[in-house]
Amino acid sequence: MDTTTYDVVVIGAGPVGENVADRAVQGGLTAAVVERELVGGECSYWACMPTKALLRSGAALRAARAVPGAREAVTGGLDAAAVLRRRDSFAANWRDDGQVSWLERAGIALYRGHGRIAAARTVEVAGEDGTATTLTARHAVVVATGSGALLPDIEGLREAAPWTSRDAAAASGAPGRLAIIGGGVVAVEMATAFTDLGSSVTMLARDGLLSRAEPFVGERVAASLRDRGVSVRTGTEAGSVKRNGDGTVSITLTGGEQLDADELLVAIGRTPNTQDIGLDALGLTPGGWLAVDGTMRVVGADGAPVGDGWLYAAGDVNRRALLTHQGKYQARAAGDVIVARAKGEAVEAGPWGRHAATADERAVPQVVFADPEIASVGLTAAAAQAAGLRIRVVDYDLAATAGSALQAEGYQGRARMVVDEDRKVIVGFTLVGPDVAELLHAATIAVVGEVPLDRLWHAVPAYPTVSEVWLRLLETYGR
Ligand SMILES: Cc1cc2nc3c(=O)[nH]c(=O)nc-3n(C[C@H](O)[C@H](O)[C@H](O)COP(=O)(O)OP(=O)(O)OC[C@H]3O[C@@H](n4cnc5c(N)ncnc54)[C@H](O)[C@@H]3O)c2cc1C
Ligand SMILES: NC(=O)c1ccc[n+]([C@@H]2O[C@H](COP(=O)([O-])OP(=O)(O)OC[C@H]3O[C@@H](n4cnc5c(N)ncnc54)[C@H](O)[C@@H]3O)[C@@H](O)[C@H]2O)c1
Repeated sequence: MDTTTYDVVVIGAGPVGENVADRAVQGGLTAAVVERELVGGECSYWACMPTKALLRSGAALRAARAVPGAREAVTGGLDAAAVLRRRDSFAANWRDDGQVSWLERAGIALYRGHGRIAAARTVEVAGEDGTATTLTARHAVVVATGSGALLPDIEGLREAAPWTSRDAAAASGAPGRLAIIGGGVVAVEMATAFTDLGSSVTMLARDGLLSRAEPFVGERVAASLRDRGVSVRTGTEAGSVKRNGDGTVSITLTGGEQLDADELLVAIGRTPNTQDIGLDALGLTPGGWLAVDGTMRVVGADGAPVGDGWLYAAGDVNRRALLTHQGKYQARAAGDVIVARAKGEAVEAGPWGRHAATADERAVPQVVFADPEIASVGLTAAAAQAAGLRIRVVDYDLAATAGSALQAEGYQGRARMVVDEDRKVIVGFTLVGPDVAELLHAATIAVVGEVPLDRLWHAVPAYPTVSEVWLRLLETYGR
């Protein structure tokens, strides 16, 4: 058995693990990552990149069809085979050579195999070829093992081997009839993508669509999906599932009704990849999410860092925000704080300090690439109220901006700004409409910067753009 020592050992080389290691190396430390599948993680091969590639062609086609002059030039429908080929290239054909080269250039050592914490600062790597390697960390072990699809306890579901997001993202074709259990982000994006690709889609959304967003978001998306022929069944629950001899799936709803489909996608959330990484010996729960302090150090049930603070967790596995950009933000903070602690430098862990991931609590941006797009940051009105803030909500019809009329015929959309009345700053912002994704970062800067509304009047949106909605919201709020 080999024993090798690094300053930092990271378990999981997804986007988050790669970034922690990179920051550590840039700070002058040595780092190794352990990866059991593909370097690049879920995001690169089965999540963000392939799913957005599946969605983009349909969005581009809709955009062209919404503008006279361009519309007439569209003479056919979506070329599903070409979409899937483009998706394959965005998933790097499920090969990680490019990311492995990046690790080499970044000076990060790679160990392939399953990583497990064997003792304080010690990670054992079980290689697929039966080799075992022990890695010792001088300063920190970072768990960045991400998450996997959660399957609910529905009778017959596991035996029916349904699709999870992985299967949908990597699908070689579109099933004729696709049923989806779930109404969250994955369900909505995949309903959009597979409708574009030609499937007849039924959504079984127990709690409605995108229920954690502002209520008008789910309503707008449901209306749009229904317009495109999707059967959106909210308040509906699957009671049992059966895979039939001919490969089709029968879903019996709790009310007794039976639905048949050619494939079933389950998209009801995630479960952390912590089942078999040696947590029990540390007094932590295998299969549980890892709780962390503000600098991503894993804490036990008593709230104190595990051991003398050598164990960190970043990305999906700590459940702070299950998004690639937010996980990489945590990674930058964690990598930098590990370097600071190793060098005995000051730790800046206060709100908005360089070693704290404060935005996770107050300013998480997210874009749902559905039709229409949804872009949001910070608190919804309901969440702000629940947090005890005295708020005012200002809504504006995006179709009433000059830019939107130019953008597309029949443009429909809405924006909401949630203002903290005591501080006169924006704490939440939501947009729903065609092509609103790129409008989001202005809102993120306003929320993170806590820019006073008085000053925002001086941030003049260019005419004629959809971003004029900023001026309209301020005018509606009043000066
Ligand atoms: C369908 C879908 C679409 C998504 N789209 C977006 C999007 O558009 N934008 C966005 O911001 N987010 C998106 N997300 C979320 C995003 O994929 C995750 O937030 C992100 O991948 C988390 O990164 P991570 O590095 O924490 O974990 P992961 O990407 O899951 O990487 C973890 C890595 O650790 C490895 N690993 C696990 N256990 C071990 C072990 N014991 N030993 C060795 N290696 C191990 C895994 O093989 C994996 O490579 C999407 C998620 C899904 C499911
Ligand atoms: N564009 C993006 O940013 C993007 C895209 C896809 C996924 N993601 C991330 O991936 C994560 C996982 O997405 P997801 O859609 O799987 O989860 P989610 O948490 O977004 O939605 C889960 C949905 O399933 C429902 N649900 C939960 N348990 C259920 C049950 N037993 N039966 C029926 N319905 C049930 C919930 O009410 C909810 O509507 C999310 O946290 C999301 O942030 C992000």
